Amino acid sequence: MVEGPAPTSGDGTPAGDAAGKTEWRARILASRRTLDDETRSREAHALAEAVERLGPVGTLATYAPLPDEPGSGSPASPDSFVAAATRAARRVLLPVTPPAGPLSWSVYEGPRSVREGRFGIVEPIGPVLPPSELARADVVLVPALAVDLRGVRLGRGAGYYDRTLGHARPDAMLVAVVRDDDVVNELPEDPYDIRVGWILTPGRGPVRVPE
Ligand SMILES: Nc1nc2c(c(=O)[nH]1)N(C=O)[C@@H](CNc1ccc(C(=O)N[C@@H](CCC(=O)O)C(=O)O)cc1)CN2
Ligand SMILES: Nc1ncnc2c1ncn2[C@@H]1O[C@H](COP(=O)(O)OP(=O)(O)OP(=O)(O)O)[C@@H](O)[C@H]1O
Repeated sequence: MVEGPAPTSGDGTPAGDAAGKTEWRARILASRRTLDDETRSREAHALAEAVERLGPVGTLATYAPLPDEPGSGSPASPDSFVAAATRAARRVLLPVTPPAGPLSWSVYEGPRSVREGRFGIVEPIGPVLPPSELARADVVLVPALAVDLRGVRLGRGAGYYDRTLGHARPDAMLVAVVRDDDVVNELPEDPYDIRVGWILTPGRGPVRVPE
């Protein structure tokens, strides 16, 4: 488990940075940079298998992993994270990243029907669907730098998913996807943070967050 920064009193914490989210991000990103290719690819493989086992479901919203995110690998590869999602669900949604605000969505139709969108993230070239499309998802795979045992997740700090997850159905399975090392005891939590109910790691597969 990655050690967090020393706890603070919580007094005078700047808005959007409850008790040092910035330090947490730097720590996790530094630890991910030390990973060798073999570990990265073994973990991506384990995650893809776990994603496939989440099915069968109707609609699954996932993300196309960036190089420093768990599950990264060529999206064209049949054992990639996104390809695994297509084996778990009849319909796969990928986010389309706007300049700000909640994420839009688009249906993934295969590795030939994608382009690089904002931040170099792979997104489908088909019609862009509004943020409310997330209400059709049975399962939502959410990228995270870390997640704690209560389901509080730490993202990259742009607030996209905090503004997005409110569109999910209350009964949808919200799953933070992280490395086993990125599951920590307690992260700082802001009032607008939306907790996930599940944590998916390469080592443990999907684990329900304790109530
Ligand atoms: N794979 C993936 N897709 C995703 C997300 C994500 O975290 N991972 N998002 C989750 O919200 C949304 C996009 N948000 C993002 C926010 C910041 C950065 C990023 O790379 N930030 C850089 C600084 C970038 C810059 O300004 O150029 C950084 O963190 O170092 C990437 C995606 C939607 N799609
Ligand atoms: N529902 C919301 N409405 C308006 N602003 C929000 C909302 N949620 C988050 N924000 C803003 O987004 C910024 C980033 O939030 P936070 O640090 O929690 O991001 P994150 O969860 O790490 O990132 P992400 O959600 O993109 O993965 C905060 O400064 C906050 O002001």
